[in-house]
Amino acid sequence: MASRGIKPAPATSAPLEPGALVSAASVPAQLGPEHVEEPVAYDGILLASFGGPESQDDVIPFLRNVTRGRGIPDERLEEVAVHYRSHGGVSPINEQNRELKRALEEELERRGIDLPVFWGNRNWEPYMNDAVREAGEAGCRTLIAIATSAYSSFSSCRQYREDFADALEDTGLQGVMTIDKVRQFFDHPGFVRPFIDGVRDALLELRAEDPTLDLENEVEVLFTTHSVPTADAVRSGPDDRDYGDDGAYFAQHLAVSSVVVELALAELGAGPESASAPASVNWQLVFQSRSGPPSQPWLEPDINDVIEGLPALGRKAVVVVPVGFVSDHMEVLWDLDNEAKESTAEAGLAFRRTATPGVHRDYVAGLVDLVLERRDGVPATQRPALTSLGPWFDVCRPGCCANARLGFKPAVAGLEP
Ligand SMILES: CC1=C(CCC(=O)O)c2cc3nc(cc4[nH]c(cc5[nH]c(cc1n2)c(C)c5CCC(=O)O)c(CCC(=O)O)c4C)C(CCC(=O)O)=C3C
Ligand SMILES: [Fe+2]
Repeated sequence: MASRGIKPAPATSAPLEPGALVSAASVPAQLGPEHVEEPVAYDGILLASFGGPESQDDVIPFLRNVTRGRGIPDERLEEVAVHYRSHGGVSPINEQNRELKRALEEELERRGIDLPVFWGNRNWEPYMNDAVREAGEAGCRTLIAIATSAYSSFSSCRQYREDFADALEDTGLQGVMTIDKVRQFFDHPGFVRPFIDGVRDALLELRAEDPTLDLENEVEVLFTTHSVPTADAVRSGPDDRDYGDDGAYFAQHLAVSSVVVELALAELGAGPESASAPASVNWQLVFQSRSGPPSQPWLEPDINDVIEGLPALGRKAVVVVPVGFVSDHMEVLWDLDNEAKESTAEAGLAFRRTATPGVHRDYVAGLVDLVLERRDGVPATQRPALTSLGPWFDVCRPGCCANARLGFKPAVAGLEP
């Protein structure tokens, strides 16, 4: 596989070859017919998200909702409450989801597709139960869900499937309504495009700011995502497949990061400043927003620890790419624009944080494409995917996205273990 211009940092040992561009002509052997479900005549879209507080009074009740039964230490809750309090008690995530819902509705209308969108959250109003009840009252019986989370893990996949099962039970719609879920879209071109643009433009901007900056040797591109307990990370893929020692969650992020570097460099090389385009750039995958007790291992290294060590490697600038996040929610604003930026200033480095997908038109169009490929049962070979790990499964395979501590609750849209 071609990996021209890629120089992965030693800290990230790749258990697989990331970054392969998948075309219909080179579908990986692992892609069997089990990846794709039959066509379904959906009658509504369920936009599923995390939810966040909208006032100071909401902060603690919201955090109690998030951490119910999770053993998150009280000090951590106090610490996280401060992040929200400093923003007036308002998480940006709800407004971002209102915008995303509007953007989806506009894109559907533009294409002449008549599917209503219902929005529900796991941890705050509007709750999942309300959205599912509303869909039922509107006469919908077959929903396709889009969760605002691109990768495979308990928090970003299975927990939503459990939320849907709970909501069907709570609303009395079990057996009356079906909820399917679009595939994990970590390597869908619509999701990846904003990160490619971000890396390409950040390198150009750093160079414009300091023409003496050596992009090949003096810049570190840090792809960052939410840390999760390593016990969950290793169980993030299906039981019968091997995604390497750190599991599918890690492998997916590594593969996407690799392809972002590859395509950003290729675009620089083809652009107006191609003569001075770097042939390679230093990059690595890092983690943020760890919680849980210190005794419990979570994915590492932490972004701030990595930044601290960069001056000793001769780096003068950092490009932070929030590759694990779909929008600029609190964990991006606080942990990156605040904390990581401060670590960078302390280390005396220039700092750029690239954009999240948000309501980027390619991302929104991609989400609609994901709904349509399910509705129409598009074959795996015709589904866009930028890494050799995808296109991901329509229906979660046995064991997928397990929570090592909580075990399995009933869930929809998957084959049970
Ligand atoms: C993988 C992952 C994503 C997906 C990435 C994505 O798709 O975005 C995600 C998203 C989010 N996480 C969020 C907030 C929180 N997550 C917490 C806790 C935790 N997250 C975890 C993982 C993830 N979380 C885990 C393993 C925990 C430990 C407890 C548990 O197993 O649940 C806590 C409790 C306090 C703390 O421990 O920090 C809070 C407040 C918000 C809202 C931000 C806003 O309000 O703008 C969003 C979108
Ligand atoms: Fe979280």
